[in-house]
Amino acid sequence: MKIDLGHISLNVREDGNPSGQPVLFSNSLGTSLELWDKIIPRLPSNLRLIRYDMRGHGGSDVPEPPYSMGSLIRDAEMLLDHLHVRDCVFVGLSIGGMIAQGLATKRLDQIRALVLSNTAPKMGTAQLWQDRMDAIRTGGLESMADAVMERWFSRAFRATPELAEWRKMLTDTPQDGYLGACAAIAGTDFYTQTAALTLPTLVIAGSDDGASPPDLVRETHELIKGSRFELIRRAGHLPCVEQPEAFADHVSQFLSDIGHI
Ligand SMILES: O=C(O)CC1=CCC(=O)O1
Repeated sequence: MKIDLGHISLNVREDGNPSGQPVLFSNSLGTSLELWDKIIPRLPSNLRLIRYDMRGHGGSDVPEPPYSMGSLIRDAEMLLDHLHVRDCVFVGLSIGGMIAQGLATKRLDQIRALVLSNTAPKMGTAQLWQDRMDAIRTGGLESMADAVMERWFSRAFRATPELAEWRKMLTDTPQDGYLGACAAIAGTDFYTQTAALTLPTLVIAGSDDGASPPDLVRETHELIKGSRFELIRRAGHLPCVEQPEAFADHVSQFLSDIGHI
């Protein structure tokens, strides 16, 4: 369903119990809300499970790049206000996890707890993102798709037929949307804000992650007082795709421990 927030329309899907405890999912660069397809059916069905396509991705509007991290956070904030959601658990992967950190800093009334998967307060350098944007403007997303798959998935997963689906998800991403999100990551350093967070937080890393390696993700955990850390083995940047059982089990256990289910 497309929801018009005034400044932008976002593609949103809800599963589970509409009056249950809310959980919001935010996707990573070059993916869409289908990123969570294997997780949704593995979570308790009494939850209200809300997922959306980040601007420039999936079925959401594609404003002209560049995007700021502030605009991505505002999209999530306005979506939650539109849906009358407070006290949700925000599950964000990679850039989705940066949005989660930013929204928890800005609107604590909306966020009860965080699940930060394969993310950090700062990812890469401004130069790295500039180089990536330049390469895409020259050769398109197709030209770097194989390199991205190496960061997203373990060697074993890359040998399966399923890889083609995820590669297509990346290359189907609107180029402007991808470039816009790269610019948002390039300009983000939430180190100070994230270090001040005190809400319950589960941090998840993938053992074979080539985009946000386990040591970087562990630093995010060490930054957030009282947070929990889980390393999912035989998984790259998208453990919710490669090891959905383990991912959903960790999230369910966390939700249970904080009394959200
Ligand atoms: O490098 C990648 O493609 C993975 C990635 C970095 C930020 C994000 O959201 O995904």
